[in-house]
Amino acid sequence: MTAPIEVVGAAVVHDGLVLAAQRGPTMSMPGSWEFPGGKIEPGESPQEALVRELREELLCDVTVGEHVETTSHSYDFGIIILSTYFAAIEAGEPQATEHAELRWVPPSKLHGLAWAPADLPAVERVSRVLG
Ligand SMILES: Nc1nc2c([nH]c(=O)n2[C@H]2C[C@H](O)[C@@H](COP(=O)(O)OP(=O)(O)OP(=O)(O)O)O2)c(=O)[nH]1
Repeated sequence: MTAPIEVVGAAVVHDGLVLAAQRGPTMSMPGSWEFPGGKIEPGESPQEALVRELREELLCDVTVGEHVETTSHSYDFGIIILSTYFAAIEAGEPQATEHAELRWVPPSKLHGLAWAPADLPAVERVSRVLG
């Protein structure tokens, strides 16, 4: 058994809309929508990992807010433990450097996207909290 992979994702909220990111063709699970983020590196807190990942993949700085959900999901490649946090943009405009598309979505419409399965509890909670 390989160890679970710890991943963080950010529900970035701006003007009442939530940022959803579609995984690109070179990523695993291409075409799935997710909260931008990635794997936590050794020694990092979830918040530090999120700030680093969003700087790398969206080229913007965020402030990490409240915890949304932590869930685990078993994929064919392993178990992901996904922790999601609300976040706000501090500087810069999100740019899709790795993702196929970035989309600002009203909370009530989030469920209409084809999310990565691990994200569904967080999507549900974000919609409920903001809706
Ligand atoms: N970032 C992110 N990954 C997610 C979410 N939901 C979900 O199942 N995942 C999965 C997809 C990947 O298998 C894994 C995250 O890996 P990643 O490829 O985004 O992370 P990374 O940038 O650190 O990876 P790497 O290519 O640098 O190794 O978690 C989500 O909402 N956000």
